[in-house]
Amino acid sequence: MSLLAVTEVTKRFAGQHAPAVDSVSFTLERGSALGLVGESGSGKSTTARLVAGLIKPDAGSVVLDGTELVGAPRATLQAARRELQFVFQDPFSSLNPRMRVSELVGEGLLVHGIERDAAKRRDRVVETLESVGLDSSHLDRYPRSFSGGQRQRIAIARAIAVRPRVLICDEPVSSLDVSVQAQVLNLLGDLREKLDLALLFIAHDLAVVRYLCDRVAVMNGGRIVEIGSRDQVYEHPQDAYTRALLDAVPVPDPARERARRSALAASRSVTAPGVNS
Ligand SMILES: Nc1ncnc2c1ncn2[C@@H]1O[C@H](COP(=O)(O)OP(=O)(O)OP(=O)(O)O)[C@@H](O)[C@H]1O
Repeated sequence: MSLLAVTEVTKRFAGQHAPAVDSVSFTLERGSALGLVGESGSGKSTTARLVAGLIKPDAGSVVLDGTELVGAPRATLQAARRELQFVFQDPFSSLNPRMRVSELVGEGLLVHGIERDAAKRRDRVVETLESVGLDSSHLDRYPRSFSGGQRQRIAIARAIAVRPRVLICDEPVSSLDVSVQAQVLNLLGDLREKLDLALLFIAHDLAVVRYLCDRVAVMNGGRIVEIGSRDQVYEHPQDAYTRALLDAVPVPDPARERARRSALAASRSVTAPGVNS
């Protein structure tokens, strides 16, 4: 049984003429990493929010370790929230500026009743900070005194402190300086291995996904148009949209760039209705 099974999930926001997410299906195995790629507006973040239970789908099913989450009672959702943690794109807005690092990282331990004893909770927070390359000297500081890369480490510590099984990362390095992106990616790769974490990893940058993920799903117009192993998708893309997306590395040649844009535009209008998982 897969750790996470998402089946035919659909979400249409009020006023939208087409669903933001349309019959999306995929599975995530324990300790594996699935990359979700696609252009802006293709439905990646909405899919992540649906999986995490932050918004309700209009239809479909999200099963975590055998438990259906769609329409589940509050207590079930609360337990699932511990298992499905989120790291957002912008560590400047995702961390409450009025909370110290000790509170930011320890909050989940308290909320989920994992460690009520203050001294033990502090020990666990320090241990978690060390696992992301920070230490106890950072405990009493506020987010404003950290760089973007360090803030993202705090956000990751906050997410992994409760020992989730799935970490949903929505563009976790795209707001960071290029010089620190690789460090944060390496950290996520190391944590995945050490903690047997499954990653649902959203990124515009195909190179980033190729580096970190063993499977890749390509989204276009709210649908998954192709899903498969990293090598299969990158080396032998089956879908025209995937091929156009893979061709979208910056190229200096204007004629090639025009050809790429028209291939992308053409493939957008022939989105395949089927989904493979
Ligand atoms: N809360 C919302 N209310 C209305 N429409 C929304 C909402 N959230 C997303 N959308 C719309 O749903 C579609 C998919 O958006 P989504 O953010 O999931 O795409 P994305 O692939 O993650 O894009 P990006 O890479 O720019 O974040 C877009 O048309 C977006 O405008």
